[in-house]
Amino acid sequence: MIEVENLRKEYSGFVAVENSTFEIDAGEVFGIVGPNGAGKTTTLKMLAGLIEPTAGTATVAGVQAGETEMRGNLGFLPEESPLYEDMTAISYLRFFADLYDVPRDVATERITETLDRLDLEHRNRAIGDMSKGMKRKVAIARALVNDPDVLIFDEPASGLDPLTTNYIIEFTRELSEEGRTVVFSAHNLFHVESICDRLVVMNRGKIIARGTIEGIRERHGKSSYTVYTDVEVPDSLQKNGRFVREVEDMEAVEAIRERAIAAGGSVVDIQTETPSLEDIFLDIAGEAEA
Ligand SMILES: Nc1ncnc2c1ncn2[C@@H]1O[C@H](COP(=O)(O)OP(=O)(O)OP(=O)(O)O)[C@@H](O)[C@H]1O
Repeated sequence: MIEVENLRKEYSGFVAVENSTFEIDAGEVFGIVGPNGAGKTTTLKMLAGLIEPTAGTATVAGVQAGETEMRGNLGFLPEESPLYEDMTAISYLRFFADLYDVPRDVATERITETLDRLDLEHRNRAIGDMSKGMKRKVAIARALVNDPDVLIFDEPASGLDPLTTNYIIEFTRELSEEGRTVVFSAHNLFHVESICDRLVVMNRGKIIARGTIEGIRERHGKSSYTVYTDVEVPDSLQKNGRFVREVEDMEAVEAIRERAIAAGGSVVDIQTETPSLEDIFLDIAGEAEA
């Protein structure tokens, strides 16, 4: 559905995105993850056709990013959405529906349904008087006024309270279950883990890891095992009357078990430690820096 090839963006000679290549399937939830300044927003804006790449291509459903034909089928949620503070949510969304030539009756139904699903209260209140979470919901509804197949969400839940965050993440999941393709950026890996099918990790403009969460875990986040024995085995440390050794795989655990038995003892406990996605992410970024 989305194809990105060798995408590059320079701002006055500063390379913000470099050599970026990935594909996103229809109906997929695809994450772009990375620390501040990694190039996430720049990538998303190129996908949405809002800025031109310096080199490379991005196509959405076979149409070059930025073409009018593609924009009609795309909803973009900017990281910070400037909303018209004096307008009510309803009038603001109607205004955007008009820009997309959505017939009035269709727009009214669509806007009401979306705001119901987002559980937005006080929809006739001026946007300027709304909370941050409510404003974010209005901005999300705006990205949906043209009923697009492709959604590009830049940090959809950034800076929101946990309840609103969960709400928005759940809603994003539902959008994909309806068959829409969702690309979103985040620096909070918890969100990514809970809804992304696949992701790329970016740092300083480059993709430094890619794949499914499980794949990334497998490649970069190996579990470690702490094995406790009641007899000394090679390289073990004595601790509280037991012997402790940390190893990286199950074969090594088995080797310790055999050594313990040969020494007339046994393995008395094994603790498995699985790194969090946050740990893995820090590791990958550290490796890339090195
Ligand atoms: N219009 C611009 N002119 C010059 N440099 C820019 C411009 N926009 C972004 N940059 C720079 O490009 C790099 C990537 O920025 P970008 O906003 O894409 O990162 P990001 O991963 O979205 O970061 P954040 O999480 O902070 O939003 C940063 O170093 C940023 O300062």
